[in-house]
Amino acid sequence: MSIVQFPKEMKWGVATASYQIEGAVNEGGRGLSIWDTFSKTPGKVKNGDNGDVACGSYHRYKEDVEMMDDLGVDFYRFSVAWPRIFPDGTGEVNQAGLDYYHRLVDELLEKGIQPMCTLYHWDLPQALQDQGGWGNRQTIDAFVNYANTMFEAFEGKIKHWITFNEPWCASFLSNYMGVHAPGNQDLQLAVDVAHHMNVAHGKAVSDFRKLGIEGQIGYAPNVEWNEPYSNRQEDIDACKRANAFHLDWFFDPVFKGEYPKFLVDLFEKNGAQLHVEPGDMEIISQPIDFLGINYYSGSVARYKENEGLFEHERIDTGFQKTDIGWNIYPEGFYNVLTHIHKTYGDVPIYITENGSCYNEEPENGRVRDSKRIDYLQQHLIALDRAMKSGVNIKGYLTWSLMDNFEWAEGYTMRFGIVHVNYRTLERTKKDSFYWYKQMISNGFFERLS
Ligand SMILES: CCOCCOc1ccc(-c2cn(C[C@@H]3NC[C@@H](O)[C@H]3O)nn2)cc1
Repeated sequence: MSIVQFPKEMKWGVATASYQIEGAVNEGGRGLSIWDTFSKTPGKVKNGDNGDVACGSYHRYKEDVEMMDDLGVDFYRFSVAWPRIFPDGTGEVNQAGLDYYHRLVDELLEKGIQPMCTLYHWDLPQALQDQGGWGNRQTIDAFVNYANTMFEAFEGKIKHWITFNEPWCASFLSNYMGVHAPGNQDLQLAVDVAHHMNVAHGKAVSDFRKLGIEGQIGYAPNVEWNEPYSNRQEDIDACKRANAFHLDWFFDPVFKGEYPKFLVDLFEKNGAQLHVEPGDMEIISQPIDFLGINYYSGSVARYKENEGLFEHERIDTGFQKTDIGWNIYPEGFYNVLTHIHKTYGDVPIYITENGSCYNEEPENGRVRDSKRIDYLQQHLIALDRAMKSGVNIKGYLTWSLMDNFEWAEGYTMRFGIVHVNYRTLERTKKDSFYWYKQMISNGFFERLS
């Protein structure tokens, strides 16, 4: 039996997001978001689920913080609902919205838990969407105004800020593939949205520096990792295109000040122009203090002529899968982390999301989610390997503290280490909660395999 031991400086945490857990969508002066609209559009979300109630965390935040205190985490990563702060996206600040997040943050700090605040986790005010949303370059300034309001309101309380969560999901999955809100299917729009989010990120970082806000700021792209099906050049090239779509398109502008030319050309070939204005790339590429990485899965990519934008297909090579159907691929976690380290340098990294979907229900008050424990073990082993290879990992936050609204999957897919009964909102700590608590306390775990 061998153990996996982490450095004593390693930080541990859990992550959630506003629309997925808060509920109380018509309380505290909150305005509508694009996810209120999308989730109530027939056919967009499984079972017609929406975030009206979710986990009830707007009212139950003290109970949630109690659970985190029991867990012994260093960080709680949550997101702020922009429509709670500016119901129409801009204009007069909604003090009740700020007050809610002060209550939450004060509760965390009282327990010695550091807040890690995501400013944009997809719930754009609907009023801004009505003016073109992220396809409208003016939304950049609205975001920066919102970000500066939060920086100043929480100065000294929040010292870890994330500008955008998973910009690939918020741009391409939402505006080219149409799977997430607002549900467009327009490549040009998606390319514009991604660029505007990148510029908004850069401007918020710039103002964070100018305001002299105490703390660190970064962003949290989602990364998947694909390996080529064979060493044929066509498969290697197909795999490169698939990886670049998630990685290079969002990492190169921030770390290199340019977009990957082969993807710019590919988008142009498919009718989408990159609209960069003078100064954009300089603003995007200013240094960040840390990089958040969200990793879940990966696959094997094979060239397939005329198959989609990148002419590739994912091959099922016998991976075990979680209940949402994603491959369990811990080697991909090691591969993507070492790739990022080799390609973009020694930037401090927090794993801001990693977790698995398993849908076990309580039996006699206990949730036996041994497969989630196994997923955690396998990915922490891969993380340990990456750290021993020199990747500068500062912390690991699992997705998620509790089961919650999983976007287009609604409440059918459970990622939490705490089970939520969506009828009663009762929380039940799963076996994985107790495993994670013990691992955090010990700073190591015994490998089961
Ligand atoms: C056209 C094919 O489309 C198939 C669906 O394509 C995707 C891709 C990626 C995801 C996805 C979901 N998550 C988990 C979230 N991360 C942030 C947090 O809010 C979690 O809920 N990460 N990526 C979903 C769907």
